[in-house]
Amino acid sequence: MANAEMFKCIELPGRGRALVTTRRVRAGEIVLKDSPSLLYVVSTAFERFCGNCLRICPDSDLADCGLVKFCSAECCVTFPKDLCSALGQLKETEFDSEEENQARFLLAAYHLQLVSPEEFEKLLLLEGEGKVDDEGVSKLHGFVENAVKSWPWTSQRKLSPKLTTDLLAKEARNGFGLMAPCEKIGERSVRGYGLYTTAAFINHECLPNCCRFEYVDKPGKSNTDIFIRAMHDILPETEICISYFPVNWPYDLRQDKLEKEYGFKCSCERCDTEQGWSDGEGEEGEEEEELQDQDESSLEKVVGQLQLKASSFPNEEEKNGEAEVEEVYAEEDDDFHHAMFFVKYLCPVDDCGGTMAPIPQELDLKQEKSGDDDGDLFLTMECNMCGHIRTGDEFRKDLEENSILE
Ligand SMILES: C[S@@+](CC[C@H](N)C(=O)[O-])C[C@H]1O[C@@H](n2cnc3c(N)ncnc32)[C@H](O)[C@@H]1O
Repeated sequence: MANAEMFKCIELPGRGRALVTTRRVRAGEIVLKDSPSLLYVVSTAFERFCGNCLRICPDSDLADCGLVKFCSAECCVTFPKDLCSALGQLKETEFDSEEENQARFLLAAYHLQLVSPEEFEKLLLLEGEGKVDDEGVSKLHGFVENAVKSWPWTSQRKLSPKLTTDLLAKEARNGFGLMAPCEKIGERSVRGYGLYTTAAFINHECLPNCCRFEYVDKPGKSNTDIFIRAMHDILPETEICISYFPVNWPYDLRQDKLEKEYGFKCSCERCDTEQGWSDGEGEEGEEEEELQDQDESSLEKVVGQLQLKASSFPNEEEKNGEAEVEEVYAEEDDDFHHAMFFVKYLCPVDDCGGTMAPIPQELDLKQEKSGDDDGDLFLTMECNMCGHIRTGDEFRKDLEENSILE
């Protein structure tokens, strides 16, 4: 864990454990750098990405088990042989891709118990508890039990249906999907999942103050570390939050995901505001795709409202910095505040849906030298999905062209 002094982990009513700042955090600061306790490549991607580090590996052969590929001799040597042979037994099953992913995760988790009991104990502290009578889980547990028979088990190691269900529940609530930033939006897909035992304490917000970056294809070690970066200045004693999905998802889709997968009903300020917009759509059982269709209309509504209000937005004196801008829209209603969030932090690249955060402080120093003194409104921003960089000057021009700044 990096920057541990920047936050503490506390229990918050109705939210469980949470990370809270212990000092003022500057826009773009890396609040947390976390390394995975375990990683696994997904069933749909194992032929393209390294089973050990998730980097692209176009030309190498599949390992003996036929279910993992490696990008380098080093990754091949590092990957545990007993895990590889257990994975090979997946070929004898008729699992669908989701079941196969769960099996890949379970094998990685039980293997962690063998090689690093302390890290495994940290996984057990994460939120999530499974139901033992789930039929799908007994099928998976049966497979795992058989696949790991030859591993060097001792009496201290646990392997049980209850542990299997708990592990699956913890993975569902806490796993982070890893995909490298990709310029071709359509080509971006999850390569694998990782469990990060500190980042797992970060709660969700629909208008978050931080977002997550990863650079899986970067050279060197630690390429699967994740970085939680502050999108704007954060005051001390403030909860650090990320969005568990793209911030432009509409109300119904967000509610559905949070309730079904994370077990809570979100009643944040943004949800309160947007609740009235859904016009009764999003009944239970509605397909995710239909819910996604509302995305455009909700966002258009927000940006439309922003343009309507632009006439009352900063005058000449007010456009000189973030503090003044915040003051102006504090007087406006919630819709306007939310609209401004999207203008500032939603990636402007078509169909990207990524979140923008200022590039970390050391890079921003360059900007200071270039004389940009408009607070964090005009910092250089990086998108966490496509990697798009938006300079302060580009943003200023956009605002002016859209009559948001005169
Ligand atoms: C990744 S964990 C976050 C840490 C968790 N609070 C804990 O105690 O371990 C995700 C879980 O945190 C809780 N959670 C996250 N965001 C929340 C929110 N905005 N309101 C209430 N509960 C939330 C939910 O129970 C969710 O399943």
